[in-house]
Amino acid sequence: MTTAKICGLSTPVTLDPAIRHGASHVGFVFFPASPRHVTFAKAAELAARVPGHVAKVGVFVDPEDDMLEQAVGSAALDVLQLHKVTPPRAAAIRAKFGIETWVAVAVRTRDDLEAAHGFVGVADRILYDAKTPDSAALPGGMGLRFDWDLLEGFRHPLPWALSGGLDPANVAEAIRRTGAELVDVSSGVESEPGKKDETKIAAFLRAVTA
Ligand SMILES: O=C(O)c1ccccc1N[C@@H]1O[C@H](COP(=O)(O)O)[C@@H](O)[C@H]1O
Repeated sequence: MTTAKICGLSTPVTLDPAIRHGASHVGFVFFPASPRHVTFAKAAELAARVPGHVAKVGVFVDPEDDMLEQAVGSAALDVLQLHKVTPPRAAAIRAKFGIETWVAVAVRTRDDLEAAHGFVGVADRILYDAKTPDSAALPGGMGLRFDWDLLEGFRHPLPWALSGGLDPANVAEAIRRTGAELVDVSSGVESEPGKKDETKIAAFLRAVTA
C-alpha cells in the first residue's frame, strides 16, 4: 500500500487534518528562503501534536550541523530529508545523528537518476524530485514535475519515494505508472505558496489510498 508525506506543514490547523486523514509522514521545512520555513520553536510546538505512528521529517538544504542539531533537538525528528548534499556529506550527517536519512535526487533526464547509486550505504531512501531551474530560490516545493516514464525499468538501488508536482488529481496516476510506495507533496495541497489547504490535503490522501 502506498503511503504519503505531507510536507511544509506550519500550523496546527493543517497539521492535525493531515494526521487525521492518514499521512504516514509530516514534513517541516527548515530553510529560511522557503515560504514554509518554520522556526525551531514552531517546529517544537507542531511536533508535540504528532502521534508516534506518524514520522516527523525535517527538510534541509545543504545544512550546517548546528541547524540540524537545533532542529532535531526541538522537533524530535524521525527522518532527515536532505537536498543539495553530496554522498560524503550525507554519510557524515547520518553517522553523526543516527537518524533515518533521505536524500533528494533532482531529476530532469534519465541520466539524473544515476546519482541515486552514489548514496548507497549513506542514505536510507532516495526522494526523486523534479529539478528546479538554476535560478530558482528553492530546490523543491515549486510544484514542478518530471517525466515519470523516466523511472520505468530503472533498478532502484535504495528504497525510494516520488515527489515533485503531485496533487490530488494526478497522484493516483503517478502511483499507477511508477509503482511508488511513498509519495510526497507540498505545493499541490496549498491554496497559495506556504498556505496548506485542508480540503486538498484530504483529497490527496483519499486519492493515495483509493
Ligand atoms: O517545500 C519547500 O519549500 C522546500 C524547500 C526546500 C527544499 C524542499 C522543499 N520541498 C520539497 O519539495 C518536494 C516537492 O514539492 P512540490 O510538491 O512539488 O511542491 C517535496 O519533497 C518537498 O518535501
